[in-house]
Amino acid sequence: MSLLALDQLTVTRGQCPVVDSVSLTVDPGECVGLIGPNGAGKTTLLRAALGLLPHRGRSSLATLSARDRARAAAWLPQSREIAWPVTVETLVALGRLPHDSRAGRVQARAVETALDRMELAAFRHRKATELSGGEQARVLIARALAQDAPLLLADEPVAGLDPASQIFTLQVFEALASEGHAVLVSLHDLTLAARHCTRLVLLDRGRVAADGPPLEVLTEAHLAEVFHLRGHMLETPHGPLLQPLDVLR
Ligand SMILES: Nc1ncnc2c1ncn2[C@@H]1O[C@H](COP(=O)(O)OP(=O)(O)OP(=O)(O)O)[C@@H](O)[C@H]1O
Repeated sequence: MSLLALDQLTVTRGQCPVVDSVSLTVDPGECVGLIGPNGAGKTTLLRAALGLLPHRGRSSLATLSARDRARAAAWLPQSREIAWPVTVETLVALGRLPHDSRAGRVQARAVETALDRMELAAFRHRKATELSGGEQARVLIARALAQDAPLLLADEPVAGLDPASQIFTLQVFEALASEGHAVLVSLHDLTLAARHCTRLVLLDRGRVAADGPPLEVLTEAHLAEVFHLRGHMLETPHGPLLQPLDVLR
């Protein structure tokens, strides 16, 4: 059964649809990359899918109560503000809030798994507000992982991370998918998207321009039409690699 189903999802800003009749499903085992140029509607789509924005059409998550939705999907927004000077361990444990607090051992195990997965054990007693921006990003990913929801929606989670941390984060998402969870993640790095996602959804001015296996979506025609970019996807022994060449005006 799909973990997310969008049917004709539409969000209008002023007179203008910025997400326009988007229909798609995300199934267990999928790591779906949501790609598109700045302003294509990626953030708006993710927030409307969660029911955080007024919309027309239907999202299977938007109709759930807040508690049920938090059990069905973890949300990693683009903004990464950490307001309180709590320890990393305490912050990650907040991911367990939607779950039954009486199940203490299950709660603790989920927090440990999330800390281990994001390689944060050494940081556990540090104040989250005193970490670097990239370290804070990893802590917030760990909090979302501790939620242990079947679906993770993540909005540009690797922005501001160093190259190794970007790859590491996407490997964690791939592993989640291979364990039967699903991930819908917006990304700007098309090489990372091609390498680590099982499927890409390309948004262009709010509409789905392509949806399929990465190399079928990242064609030269789509790079030109949607990203205004001349470039090639090269197939290397290490996987696909985007070679951007020029901006098309
Ligand atoms: N609060 C708002 N009021 C009016 N227009 C908005 C608002 N938020 C977003 N928009 C517009 O909606 C469109 C889609 O924005 P959105 O943030 O979803 O794009 P995006 O694909 O996530 O972009 P980026 O890659 O730059 O983060 C843009 O044209 C943006 O200007």
